[in-house]
Amino acid sequence: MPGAEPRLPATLGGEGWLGRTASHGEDLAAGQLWRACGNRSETGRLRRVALARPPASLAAIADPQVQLLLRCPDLQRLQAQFFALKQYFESAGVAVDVLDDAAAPPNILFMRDLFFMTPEGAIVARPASRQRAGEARLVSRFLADLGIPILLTVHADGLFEGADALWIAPDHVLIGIGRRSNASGAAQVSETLARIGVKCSLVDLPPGVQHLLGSVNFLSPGKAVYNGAARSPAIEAALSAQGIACVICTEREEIERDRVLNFVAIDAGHVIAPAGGARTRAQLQRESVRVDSLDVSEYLACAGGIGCSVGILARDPPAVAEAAVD
Ligand SMILES: NC(=[NH2+])NCCC[C@H](N)C(=O)O
Repeated sequence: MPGAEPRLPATLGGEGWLGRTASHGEDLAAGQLWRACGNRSETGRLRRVALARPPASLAAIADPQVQLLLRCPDLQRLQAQFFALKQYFESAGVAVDVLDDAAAPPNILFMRDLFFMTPEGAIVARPASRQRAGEARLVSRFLADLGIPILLTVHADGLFEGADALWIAPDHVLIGIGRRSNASGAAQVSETLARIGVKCSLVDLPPGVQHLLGSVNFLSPGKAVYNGAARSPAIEAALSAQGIACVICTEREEIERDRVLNFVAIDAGHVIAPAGGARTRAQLQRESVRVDSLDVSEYLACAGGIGCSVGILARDPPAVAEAAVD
C-alpha cells in the first residue's frame, strides 16, 4: 500500500522484539535462567555448598612443599573425610555440589579460595600461586555447568582468593590484602560489588597469615572469633566499626595445628569445625555456639581446614531479628 510504513523486523526492534525488563537480580530470584544462588553473610542459614572430590593428583606428590602442602595426605583417608563432610552437610539440610575432576591439581580441595559468592552470582578468583593458577578455569566450568552466573573473573594484574573476603554486614565486605590478594584484585572485586550496592573495606593482613579467614571467622552476625596470635588493629577496627564483638582465641596450637577456627557456620550460633582444639571449642560453647566437629586431618595436611574447603553457593540473608542477637 502506498504510504504504509515498511514493517520493522523484530531484530531491529519491530513487533516481536521482547525487551528485557527484569534486572539480573530479579532473573536470579525467579530461578529460571540461572540456578538459585547468592550470599551476603557469613552466618545466614547455609543452603548450598561446593566441595571438590580429592583428585588422584594428591597421591602422586614427591615433595609436599612444591604443592603448598604441609605433608603428603593419605588419599584414601582424605576421600573418606571428604565423604563424611559431604554427608554432614546433607544431613544438616545443605545441598552439596561436587567438583569431580580426577585430573585437577591438588589444591582444588580448597574451594573457598576459588570463588566468592555475592548476592547476584560468583566472582572467580585469580589465585596468587603458580601452583594454583589452573584452578580458576576448572572452577569457572564447574560454576557455569551448575548454572551459576559469574559476575567477574579477576584479571589483569589482579590477584584474589575467596578466603580473603568476608561479609561483615549484608552490604559490606572486608577484603584482606596480603600474599594471596593484592590491591588490583581487591579493586576489581570492589567495583563489581559497588554496582550491586555493596561496599568493601580493605585491610592489610599481618605477616604469617595465609588468608583473612585464618584471622577472623563469624559465630553470628554480631560476633566474630579472632585468632589472638595474628592480631591486627586494622582488622579489629574494621569489625568494631561495624559493631561486631570479637571473641579472642589464644590457644595457638589449637588454632594453628588443629585449625579449629577454620569452620563454616551452618547458621548463626552453629558451626562445623575441624576436630580437636578442645579448649577453643569449650570457649566457643561458652559463647552459646553449637560446635559440631569432624576429623579432617588429611585436609590439615594439605594446609587448610573446613572453612577453606567449602565454597559457599547459597545462604539465606541474615534475618533482621537475628542481626540483633549475638
Ligand atoms: N583458605 C585457606 N586457608 N586455604 C588453604 C589453602 C591451602 C593450600 N595448600 C594453599 O596453600 O593454597
